[in-house]
Amino acid sequence: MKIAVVGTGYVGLVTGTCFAETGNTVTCVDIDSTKVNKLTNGEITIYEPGLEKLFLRNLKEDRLHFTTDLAAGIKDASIIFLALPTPPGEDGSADLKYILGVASQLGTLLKTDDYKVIIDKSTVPVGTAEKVNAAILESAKKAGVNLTGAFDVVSNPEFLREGVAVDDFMKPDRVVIGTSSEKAKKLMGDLYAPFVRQGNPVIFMDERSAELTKYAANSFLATKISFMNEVARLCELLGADVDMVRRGVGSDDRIGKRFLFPGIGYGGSCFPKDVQALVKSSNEVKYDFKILNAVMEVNETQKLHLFPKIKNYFKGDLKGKHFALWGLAFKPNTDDIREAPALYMIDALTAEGATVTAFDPEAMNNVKKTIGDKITYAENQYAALQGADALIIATEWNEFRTPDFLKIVSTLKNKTIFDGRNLFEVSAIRELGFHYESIGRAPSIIK
Ligand SMILES: NC(=O)c1ccc[n+]([C@@H]2O[C@H](COP(=O)([O-])OP(=O)(O)OC[C@H]3O[C@@H](n4cnc5c(N)ncnc54)[C@H](O)[C@@H]3O)[C@@H](O)[C@H]2O)c1
Ligand SMILES: O=c1ccn([C@@H]2O[C@H](COP(=O)(O)OP(=O)(O)O[C@H]3O[C@H](CO)[C@@H](O)[C@H](O)[C@H]3O)[C@@H](O)[C@H]2O)c(=O)[nH]1
Repeated sequence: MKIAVVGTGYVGLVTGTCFAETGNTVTCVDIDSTKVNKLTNGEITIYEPGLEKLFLRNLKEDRLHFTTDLAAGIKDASIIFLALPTPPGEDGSADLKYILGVASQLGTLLKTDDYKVIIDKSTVPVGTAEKVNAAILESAKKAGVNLTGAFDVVSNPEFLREGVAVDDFMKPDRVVIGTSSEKAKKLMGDLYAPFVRQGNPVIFMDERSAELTKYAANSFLATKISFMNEVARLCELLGADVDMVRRGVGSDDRIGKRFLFPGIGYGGSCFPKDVQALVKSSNEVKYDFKILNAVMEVNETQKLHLFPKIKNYFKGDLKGKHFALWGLAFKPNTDDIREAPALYMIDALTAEGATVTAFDPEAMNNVKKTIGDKITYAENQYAALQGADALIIATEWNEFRTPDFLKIVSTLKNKTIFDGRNLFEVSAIRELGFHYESIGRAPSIIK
């Protein structure tokens, strides 16, 4: 099949590459000409394990193309994915200006005798498929063309996680397709056939249900995390160990082991904005989604849960203190720093007069572009420790899990670690003589 993907950011690039990998011819369109030039010349624009190999192979085999020209990009395609940003607007609801802007452009480009399926791949509020449909018809009408029947708009939300995006896309737990058109249903079923394994279904439904499925899934996962973060806080107050509680609770199949890890809050480009957008959508229909308001409130405070512990340890005065920070990305295996808890930690520390030297295996360039010399950057995790009064861990990169503790001891000024991701066994690290504080684990509380 010939496919166009409009928006070549995270989701667009993974979507385009994976569809090319299954033998389709894909043209990715983006307004960012620097990005398009880089991609055309074989330079990948995001760090995502496993993606570069597929990207280069499909580029070389001429199945994957990039352009800034929307008209040229969609010309031969029977399927057009919209993988455009849906950032929070001023009031927190999803801003549809990118999606509806491109929809209006499509209205002037589609032809009455060349049926195409337009797919909302972006995370969009309930009713967006109808709005996209209306925007296309409206702009065509202005140009004197009646496009009724010449296209269908389908909701096909994306569930990939950054860091494991290729696997998530190639072997999805499920594919959700929202459409009331039989023609579109057939095309979408064929398109996804190579990706679904036995037992991992393509679930067809109406457009509105598909749109809500995406928000409900993200919000449920965020709820799990905020719930466990509250359990962790309670563990600290009651002298229990959240690692034990997590294992005990997660062994129940009805609950499941995954997404129960407490930490310094959820971040990234999806959970914070999507939970907020669902609350806004609920408010618009006068529904007060109480649980989600609490989920957001817990997450806001959790991002700085380590901070009072750090301040207490230094007797309330952080002025002139210097900290090593391991991890800047919002989670491991990505260079994405959108809503990264580490950035909130940096703000809190520097506001109190402390200085920070950070190391992250992939995300330092993105942080440099955002906050520049507000902090200093180290060449490796051990260099970051030089002259620091304590080490703070904000992201659970694998290389931080089994560090050379002797090197840490010989480089840090004090044997003090504040761990926002519970990387180390409490008893083992205390045996090494560290003052160690983490999230919700009793031995760090009961002295
Ligand atoms: N990042 C994820 O892990 C993830 C996972 C699932 C769903 N989503 C959803 O997918 C959507 C896209 O997310 P993303 O992270 O890929 O965004 P992104 O910001 O990484 O990429 C968006 C791209 O769209 C381009 N763009 C903007 N306006 C354009 C236009 N008029 N024409 C062509 N290109 C244009 C931008 O230049 C950018 O390259 C969002 O709705 C997001 O919520 C993201
Ligand atoms: O037990 C856990 C699991 C995750 N997190 C945090 O939650 C955030 C999000 O993690 P994750 O879901 O792995 O990353 P994303 O790439 O943001 O993926 C989420 O958001 C995407 C965009 O909508 C969806 O497609 C995915 O299904 C959904 O998992 C990160 O800050 C994690 O540190 C925790 O604190 N504890």
